[in-house]
Amino acid sequence: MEIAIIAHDGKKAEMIQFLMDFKAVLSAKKIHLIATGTTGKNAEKAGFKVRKLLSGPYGGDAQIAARVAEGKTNMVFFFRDPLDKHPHEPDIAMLMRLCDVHNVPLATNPATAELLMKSV
Ligand SMILES: O=C(CO)COP(=O)(O)O
Repeated sequence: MEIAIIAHDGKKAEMIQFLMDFKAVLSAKKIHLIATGTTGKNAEKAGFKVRKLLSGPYGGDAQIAARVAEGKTNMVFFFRDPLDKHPHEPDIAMLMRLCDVHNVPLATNPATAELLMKSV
């Protein structure tokens, strides 16, 4: 199963904490992580194996959106920062839209991500 992880700068620490909390589940269930560039770098530093795509503002969200549309990514954890502005807002909206188009589970905060992980 492929899960995409993406976190805006103000939410990266929460993403790493979330991954730590579910480390055992991630390895037991053979989950392949993919990530936008900087989120992926942070996850690697914390000891997780992750395939890094481009950084979000440079097309990383769009790359993940394409994988969702192609049926390659099965779940998306996208910890968005609702208190910040993002130059690539159209890409963010596209990713969320394609999750809905293809009925792919999308968690935009740790509380929802936790519920999804418990169902994996
Ligand atoms: O901008 C992002 C999501 O919209 C995240 O990108 P990075 O992981 O490269 O910071």
